[in-house]
Amino acid sequence: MRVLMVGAGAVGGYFGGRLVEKGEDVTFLVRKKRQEQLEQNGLVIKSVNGNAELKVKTLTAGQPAPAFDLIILSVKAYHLTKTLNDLKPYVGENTTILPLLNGIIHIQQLQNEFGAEKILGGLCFIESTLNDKGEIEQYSPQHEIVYGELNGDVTKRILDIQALFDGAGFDARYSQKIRIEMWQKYIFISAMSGMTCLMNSSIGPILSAPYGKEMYQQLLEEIVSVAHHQEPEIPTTLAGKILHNMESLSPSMKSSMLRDMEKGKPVESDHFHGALLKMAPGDARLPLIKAVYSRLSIYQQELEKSSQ
Ligand SMILES: NC(=O)C1=CN([C@@H]2O[C@H](COP(=O)(O)OP(=O)(O)OC[C@H]3O[C@@H](n4cnc5c(N)ncnc54)[C@H](OP(=O)(O)O)[C@@H]3O)[C@@H](O)[C@H]2O)C=CC1
Ligand SMILES: CC(C)(CO)C(=O)C(=O)O
Repeated sequence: MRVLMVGAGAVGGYFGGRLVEKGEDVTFLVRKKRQEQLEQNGLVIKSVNGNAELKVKTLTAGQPAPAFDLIILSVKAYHLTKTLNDLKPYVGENTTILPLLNGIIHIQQLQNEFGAEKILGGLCFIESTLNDKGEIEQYSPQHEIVYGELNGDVTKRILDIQALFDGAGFDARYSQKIRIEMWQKYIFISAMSGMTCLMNSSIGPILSAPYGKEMYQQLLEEIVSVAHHQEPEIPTTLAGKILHNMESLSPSMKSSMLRDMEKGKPVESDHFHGALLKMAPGDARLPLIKAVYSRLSIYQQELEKSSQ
């Protein structure tokens, strides 16, 4: 199967790199600077699951190549619209597109752009980032991709992707409830990125701070109420379960959004918290989602001013 990994960052570089290690036919669609870095240094993974230095195939937008069988999307949401234009030449009649972005609203955007039949649901769990040398650093051992047809069918292409991921050195599974699992991940990450960015801290100190756990629970409850409004299968009791799971994670765990803030990079606040506020029922108050969104909007404005 010919695979195009779009983006060679923390997520795409990691999972794409593991597929290359397995010997799969993977090309990375990257921008010029990243292409030069990959040509000079290779794709470097520094990971609790094992390091790697790999020679990889790259393409930049506009370079000719036949359509790919599978395109895996791993760009940040704020780059998605531009990326979709770059992608068009590589999408053929039989191409399948698997997005690994956090959030939910990109699914509709992808379906509108390429046709609903081409789009799978997908998500990933990994705590990774790109360092200033362009190396991928992975901090905690979890590395999992979950994917599936949005209608729940187990089709031939799902089984082909299962074979592709099998033995690649990370966990992968298909889900017949991928839309619900995407919502669950969206709830988890909106709360975690919201709290870690608002408090400028990893999760341990937040959960043990005065009122920290209480605020975390309240934010989760607001997010779950919006999710339930959109997707009634999301149980209203989910907030407590997610908070309970948070307590079993490493206290040093940070969201990728906080790591991006620490590096002075843009954040996906419109895609996460802004989207939740737009999807909420008109009479919902949601003070904590609004606090998070305001904090992140101020950060974004400061970033834009400092780059002028
Ligand atoms: N990092 C993590 O721990 C996790 C992240 N996620 C989600 O995964 C998604 C990707 O995040 P992450 O990998 O961290 O992001 P990164 O910023 O590390 O990587 C994204 C990459 O996309 C590249 N890119 C942007 N536009 C284009 C384009 N037009 N063509 C080719 N490449 C492009 C960027 O390249 P350039 O170098 O040129 O800017 C960048 O290297 C996000 O939605 C995030 O929320 C999900 C789970 C965990
Ligand atoms: C919390 C984590 C690391 C889990 O995959 C994540 O999705 C993110 O920080 O973007």
